[in-house]
Amino acid sequence: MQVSRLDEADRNAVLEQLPLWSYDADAKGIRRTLRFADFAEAFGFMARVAILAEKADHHPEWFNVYNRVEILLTTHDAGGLSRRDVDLAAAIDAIAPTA
Ligand SMILES: C[C@H](O)[C@H](O)[C@H]1CNC2=NC(N)=NC(=O)C2=N1
Repeated sequence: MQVSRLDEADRNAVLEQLPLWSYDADAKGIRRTLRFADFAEAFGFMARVAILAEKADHHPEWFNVYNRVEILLTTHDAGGLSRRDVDLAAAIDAIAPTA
């Protein structure tokens, strides 16, 4: 699916709706770090995100150590942040435990 990169104005507008995510200019994407009670909780969350990602055909770059999950969302096909990242971020927020 063709998807375009958000320009700076759209990106700033979108980030206001995603206060738990921050823009990483070097990675050209948005990041969020989550902490859980333990590894089982963290990995269970990752499994739920994996199902969302497969359905959306849009996949996170992520890193897990024990109870910590670091997520980077960027759109490789667009060379930066796109609406697909924003949609996946919102879907992740919706299933994440409240901070
Ligand atoms: C062919 C397939 O649809 C594409 O490669 C999808 C898969 N998942 C993807 N995930 C991410 N994060 N960016 C993409 O550009 C992307 N493209």
